[in-house]
Formats: sequence, C-alpha cells, structure tokens
Amino acid sequence: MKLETIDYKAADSAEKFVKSLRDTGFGVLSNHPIDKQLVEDIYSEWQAFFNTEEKRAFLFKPETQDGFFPAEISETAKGHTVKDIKEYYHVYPWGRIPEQLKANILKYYDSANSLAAELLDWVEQHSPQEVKDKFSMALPKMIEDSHKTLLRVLHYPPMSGNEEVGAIRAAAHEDINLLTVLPAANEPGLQVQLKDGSWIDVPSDFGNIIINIGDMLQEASGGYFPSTSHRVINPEGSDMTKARVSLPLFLHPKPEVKLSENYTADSYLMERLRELGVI
Ligand SMILES: O=C(O)CCC(=O)C(=O)O
Ligand SMILES: [Fe+2]
Repeated sequence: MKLETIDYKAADSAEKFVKSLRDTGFGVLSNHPIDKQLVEDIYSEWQAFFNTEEKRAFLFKPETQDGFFPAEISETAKGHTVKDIKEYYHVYPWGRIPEQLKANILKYYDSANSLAAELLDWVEQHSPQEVKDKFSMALPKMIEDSHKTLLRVLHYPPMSGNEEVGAIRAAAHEDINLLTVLPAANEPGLQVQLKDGSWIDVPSDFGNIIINIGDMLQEASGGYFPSTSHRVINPEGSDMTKARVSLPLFLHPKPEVKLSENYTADSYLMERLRELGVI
C-alpha cells in the first residue's frame, strides 16, 4: 500500500482526501495554494538561524511555550525513554519571533491556517451524519481566531555518529491536536504506520502538503477519524551529513471548545502535556 497524492484542484479532491484521512490518518495534496517559494525561503532562513547561537536568546518559556527548545530538553515521545534527535522553535503570532524571520513565518502561518480551515470544512462535509452530530460546532469554527494553533519549526541536525543508542529523529507518536498541516520537508524520513503495523514512507516530493489527523479529531469524531502513529527515521549513507527542516502547523481549537462528553480542548491538552511532563 502507498499513500496516493491527491490533486487539490481535481473535482473529487475533497472526497478522495477525506477517504485517505479515514483509511490512513494521512492525506497528501499537490497543486495547493501554499506558496512553494515562501516555504523554501523559510527552510533556508531558519536553517541559518539554527546554525547560530542567537537561538539561545529565545529560549522557550515554560508558562507560554513560545520560543526555542534546545536538543537537550526537547521531546521524548509518549511511551519512549530516549530523546528525539531534534531542536525546534515554537511560533505563535503573539509570541517572540526573531525580527528578521517574522515576515515570512507569519505569512506562512496565515496561509496554512486558511488552507486548514478549508480542509476542516472538507472533513465536515464528507463525514457521515452520525459523526457530524458529535461535533459541538462546525470544525472550521473550532479553530477560528484560536490563539493555540502552533507552528513548529523543526531542525534535525546532521547525524554526528554519537547519538544515543536507539534514538531517532522523531520516535513514533500521535499528534495531540485536531489536524496537522505540514509541507514536505527538505529531506525524506517521515513514515506512517498502517493498520497492519507496517511502516510506509509519506511521499516527500517538495511541493506536497501533508495533512494528518491528531488525537483531538479522533476524540471529537468518536474514533471515526484515526490519529495514526508516525515517525521520522534517521538518514543513512551520504544523507547522514544533511540536516532536515520541517514546518508542522498544529491546529488547536479555542480552549473552551467542547471536544466530546469528556473533554474541552483545554482539558484535553492539559492532560496530554502533563503526561509528557512539559507542564
Ligand atoms: O518532521 C516531520 O516531518 C514530522 C514532525 C512531527 O511529526 C511532529 O513534530 O509532530
Ligand atoms: Fe507528529
């Protein structure tokens, strides 16, 4: 099995996209409205930023979670004991952003957020009535004017050869949020787990946009939409000397949005962050 790339502009794109999400938790779109040159510029200017010590002046604040997360403290995925080999920067429009990087990253944040609202509408339109009935409000409305939606700029450094045994760039995990929108990274490595437990590559052709379901949409849809495990594997051979930059936008509803009988978006997020030990 492989993930099919869907042409965003095709007449049946919405239907095909939602079927792919339902079957695999992932959907891959080509021919979409995100500006590829903008993404390329962001990859190179943030790569340069991660290569300087300036990043340390933007060390994240535990209370607000914006800023730079160095490799020494960056995530250990739920259920794992070895840290991922990555560092990253959390961008929120209200948060601290290095001045020279502001214009492009905020432009990207807005355009990815608009596309995401449209894709959430596709999901809603192609959900069976009994699933639609579970949503406490229209899905695009859940993220409208949300201050919680997070753009993470990830930097996976070249492999040094001294990595901890068993460490990979991003260990298998599920995303916490509603939906994640991710332009194909500048290097391959992203994989998704199928229902039979096997791992397949997510097509990483530059210019594709990759969308995946997070746990909040799984919760809100009563499990109809699966939040599937994914990971980023280490490069081999000559690719070991290459860094990888990627740019997931994690869509988070407004805190007060009711997700299910058991959770609001806020109570769900707090439970997960406590489990991860980051609050
Ligand atoms: O770097 C990638 O391609 C994916 C990153 C990811 O899955 C995450 O940060 O949740
Ligand atoms: Fe993820």
